[in-house]
Amino acid sequence: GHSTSFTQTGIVCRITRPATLVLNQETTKVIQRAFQRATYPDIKGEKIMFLLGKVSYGLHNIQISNLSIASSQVDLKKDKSIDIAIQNVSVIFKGTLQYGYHGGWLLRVQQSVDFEIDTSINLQINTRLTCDGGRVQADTSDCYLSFHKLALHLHGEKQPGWLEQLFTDFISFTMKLILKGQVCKEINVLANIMADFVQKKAALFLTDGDIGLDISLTRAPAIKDNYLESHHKGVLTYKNQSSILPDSTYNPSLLGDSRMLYFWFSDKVLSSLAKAAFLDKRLMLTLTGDEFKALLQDKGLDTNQDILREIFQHSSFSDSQVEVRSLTAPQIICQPEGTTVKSSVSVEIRLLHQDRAPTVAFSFEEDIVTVIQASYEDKKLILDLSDFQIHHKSFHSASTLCKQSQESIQEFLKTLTAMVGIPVVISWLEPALTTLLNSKGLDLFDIINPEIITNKGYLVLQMDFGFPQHLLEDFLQTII
Ligand SMILES: CCCCCCCC/C=C\CCCCCCCC(=O)O[C@H]1CC[C@@]2(C)C(=CC[C@H]3[C@@H]4CC[C@H]([C@H](C)CCCC(C)C)[C@@]4(C)CC[C@@H]32)C1
Ligand SMILES: CCc1cc(Oc2ccnc(N(Cc3cccc(OC(F)(F)C(F)F)c3)C[C@@H](O)C(F)(F)F)n2)ccc1Cl
Repeated sequence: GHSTSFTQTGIVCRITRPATLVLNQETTKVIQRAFQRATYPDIKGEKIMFLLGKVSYGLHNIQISNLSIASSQVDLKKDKSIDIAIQNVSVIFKGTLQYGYHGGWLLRVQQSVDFEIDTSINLQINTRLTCDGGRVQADTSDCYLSFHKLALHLHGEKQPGWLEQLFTDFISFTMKLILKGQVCKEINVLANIMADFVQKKAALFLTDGDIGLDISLTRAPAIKDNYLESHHKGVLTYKNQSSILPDSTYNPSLLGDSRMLYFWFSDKVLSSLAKAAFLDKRLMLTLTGDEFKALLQDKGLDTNQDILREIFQHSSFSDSQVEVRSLTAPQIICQPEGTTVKSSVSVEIRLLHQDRAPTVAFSFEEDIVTVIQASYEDKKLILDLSDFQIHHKSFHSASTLCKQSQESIQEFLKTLTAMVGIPVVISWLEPALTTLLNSKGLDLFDIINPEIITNKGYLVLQMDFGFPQHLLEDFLQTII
């Protein structure tokens, strides 16, 4: 049936509560960075003090000299925000305090002394995730600091009592305002750099050459009690042309919340990727005659049998080539049994000659349906064939195969396809896809017990993960 959303969703990413516990360990590093990046402007002022007359003071060159964070929690608030609570951020600020007062008879005192301000702060950041132009935006304006310590220490001799009073009454108030303003601003900046960084990395992940997936959001990320999830178009872009959006069949009950991370892919997205691979001439494979011969021997087929000798026109294998290619874009349909791939394939046997261009000795076409079960282990994609059907379509021979009947040739070709053709395509595709995914850095992630589950019309990747240190290092580099 028609989905309720305005724009169709091709891909959904769900991040569950268990994942936020892993990420929590890293939020403290981001908060620490926010404190370090914040700038602390001078605090200047003057007050009329009892008996002292007009007093002027200024805190200059305020810098962080020490920063530690005790603990933090991340909590998901349904239909609202990701609440991050951080306890006991203890920060020591250093700087120079200049103060002076104009005594009664032109007595001017001007002092300059180094100070330390020792603080202990709790932070509460309630991050709302919004969608702005198809990208995740983090709104952390709901940002509170509470101080349970703010003490001034002056270097050198005992400080004058009135200064202590001035600090307690006034300067500390200004200090709190500045800290809240500056630190919360930096947190918002960092949050949005992070969201942007993930969006960019994700787009790179799902692009290869002219083939890409448009992963813009179709709505704001949804935050529920046990998970947050983002909905993406999943539209194919090929040579910068976007294709149309397939009808979406997603609903939240299709995914669980026991694993840390879920990716839901409509099989229309997978079909469009197959179509792009076909248009990009990637779905072809050429074997040398010797490789082909070795494969036949591997499967225990007699390489001297008449039919082969006639097909190869009695020339030796090493002077030949076998080319396998897809005639149309393969159609991908996900079922509970596995991923069904429907394709029409042509196999061409070419003879190479010293003095002239290769000639096609033999060719045949077949409609092949395969059912594949995919898994990902030891950072490798594994494709297992669980069922197949071969419909012979036609064959063409350059020379007449006098001793063979049509049926015996058809039977031979079916056996050849089943025992050699399909396995060689799969054993070519596995490392090719693994290399592609690892070239995007998938192998850098610490993915734990990933599962690839297919069901009616969609494919789900579900997994746990160890925090991707490399991702955080990468990110923290971008925010020197
Ligand atoms: C079978 C063929 C299928 C087709 C091809 C498939 C290709 C893909 C295959 C597998 C995909 C695996 C990808 C790698 C998984 C790695 C695990 C992994 O590490 O995933 C985590 C990456 C970081 C993140 C995105 C995440 C969780 C939460 C996110 C955070 C929520 C709020 C954060 C905001 C910026 C607000 C910050 C607040 C501030 C700190 C005060 C936000 C969005 C930052 C990013 C994280 C999951
Ligand atoms: C590469 C994973 C992926 C990202 C997609 O697009 C986006 C775009 C923006 N944010 C997200 N989030 C999900 C997510 C989870 C895990 C990793 C990840 O990206 C990455 F970190 F691995 C990067 F390096 F590629 C992205 C985050 C989004 O769900 C949220 F949380 F912001 F709402 N996904 C779409 C499909 C796939 Cl397979």
